[in-house]
Amino acid sequence: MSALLEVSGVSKSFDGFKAINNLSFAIAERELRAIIGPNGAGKTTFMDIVTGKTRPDSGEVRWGENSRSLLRMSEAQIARAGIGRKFQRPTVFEDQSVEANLIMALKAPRGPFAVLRWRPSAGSRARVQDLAAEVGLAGQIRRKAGELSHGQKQWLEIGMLLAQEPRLLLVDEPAAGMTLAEREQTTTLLKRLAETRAVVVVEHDMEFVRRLNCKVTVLHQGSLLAEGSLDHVSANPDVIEVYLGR
Ligand SMILES: Nc1ncnc2c1ncn2[C@@H]1O[C@H](COP(=O)(O)OP(=O)(O)OP(=O)(O)O)[C@@H](O)[C@H]1O
Repeated sequence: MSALLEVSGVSKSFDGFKAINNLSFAIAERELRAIIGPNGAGKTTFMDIVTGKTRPDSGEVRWGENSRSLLRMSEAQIARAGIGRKFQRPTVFEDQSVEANLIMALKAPRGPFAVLRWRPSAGSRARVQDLAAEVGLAGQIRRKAGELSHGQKQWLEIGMLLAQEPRLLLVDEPAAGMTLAEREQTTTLLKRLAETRAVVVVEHDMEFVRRLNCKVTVLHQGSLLAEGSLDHVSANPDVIEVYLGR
């Protein structure tokens, strides 16, 4: 199977410090992947490079069936090409309802006049209902986002990203700050989402990663240290030394 995202030989230094060091790996279509690694391993920098926020010094990042280089695209072009990113902290519009947040996130006409004239249609309201249901918020649609629990806000933001129909969703530390029940619901959600798109989850919480039950990539000092099932990488002496055993 050809890769959806292919990172080859990517390096990035900040003031001479190699945050990413000759990193290569690939994500397949509709794959669920966890990325783990100690603090400073380069996980955030990797996501910054894929989304166009940071430009690497060398290497290549290719996307889709035409192996298009993401390095020649702006952040907005990359987002439009189908890569959505969920940051660690939820950034929803707290004063607005769940429904209004989702309506704002829908793919709407983008020209300045088209945006001014655009009103949510019956079709887009139905789509909003579907999105709310998909992230477990069907019963909360009229509530203000600010009244939701931390976990519900995270799901709302995932719903807002889904409105853009991404082919790859990058999710940064979703478990942080969630209750156990919310973490369990989030693993179920991410697994389901990965049935129809690729989902890459950066996470420190090993119980959460175990429940994802997917291939794991371990980063260390900006390079790939190990890859495979969680049991496989957990048994790797290098991984135990730099990460799990500490
Ligand atoms: N803009 C920057 N300027 C200077 N150094 C940076 C910059 N961004 C990242 N770094 C450094 O690059 C290294 C990798 O950082 P990165 O944030 O990618 O790691 P991480 O794996 O996401 O860590 P954490 O688990 O703590 O979030 C760190 O040593 C960090 O200090």
